[in-house]
Amino acid sequence: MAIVLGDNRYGKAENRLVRVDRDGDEHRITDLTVSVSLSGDMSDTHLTGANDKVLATDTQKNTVFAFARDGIGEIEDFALRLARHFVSAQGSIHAARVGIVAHPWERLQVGGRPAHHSFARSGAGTRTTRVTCDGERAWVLGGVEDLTVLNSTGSEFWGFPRDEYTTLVEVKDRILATAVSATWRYSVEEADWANAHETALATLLDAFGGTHSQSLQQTLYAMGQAVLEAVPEIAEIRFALPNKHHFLVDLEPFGLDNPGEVFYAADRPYGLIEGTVLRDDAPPAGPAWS
Ligand SMILES: O=c1[nH]c(=O)c2[nH]c(=O)[nH]c2[nH]1
Repeated sequence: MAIVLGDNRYGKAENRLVRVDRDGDEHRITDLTVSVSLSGDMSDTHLTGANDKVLATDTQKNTVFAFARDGIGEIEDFALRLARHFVSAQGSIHAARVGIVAHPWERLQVGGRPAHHSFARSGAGTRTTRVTCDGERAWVLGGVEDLTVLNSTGSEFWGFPRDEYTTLVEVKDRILATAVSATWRYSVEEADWANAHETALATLLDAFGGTHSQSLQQTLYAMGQAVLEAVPEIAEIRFALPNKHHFLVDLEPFGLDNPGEVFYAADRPYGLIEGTVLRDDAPPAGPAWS
């Protein structure tokens, strides 16, 4: 029996980068968490302690900030620039993965007018990307995280099997709430990323609000189908949807009825609905997808 080194990668995770763009008095904030992960010919550092093939994670961090000096632009483009740089920085690096989470800031209203340089963190989900580059080609993922949405009606859940452990009551009207995590893969290396993201997000929200739902699974499929129909560059979309249960509170002990108005918002446990929707002619997924 021999013991060998398996898959490995390394990098600087969660570099917190903020850039201020100034147009006179008018400022714009880009607030990112950037994670770099490199892989390649890294046997020596694990097996012999020789570090001559290791681009230090500290250097990777510095590179992220240095690249931001010239402007960031769309996060997909920034990730592509960084990934292409890292994969050509050292012969020992064969693949570079750059993941970015964009934290949204909303311009404040001050004195009834949009402020020039005051912002509030906005709670409407975060845009994400992950780019992998092998030196020849790049694979681009987009997505959204923590996009909390709720329908206060238009949701049913019934017709499920009952066994000796089933207590859940069938309902024809319930609250449906979730925090959408969606990751999609583009089939292109170049696109109008801002427009693709905006369209995907708007379409997804439209499908969430517009689907009369028999289950969160059905809503998942409706959202995925709508995004694929709206954005031709997206080949496949993957969702993780926690079912944020809202239970009707029993007010009878207090001599009160509850005609579907007072709910307990439970935070755990929660149903976790996961699924992928794709084109049947989708090109093969790249290395960052699995
Ligand atoms: O939309 C739902 N899907 C389920 O699979 C499920 N299971 C459950 O208890 N409630 C729900 N709701």
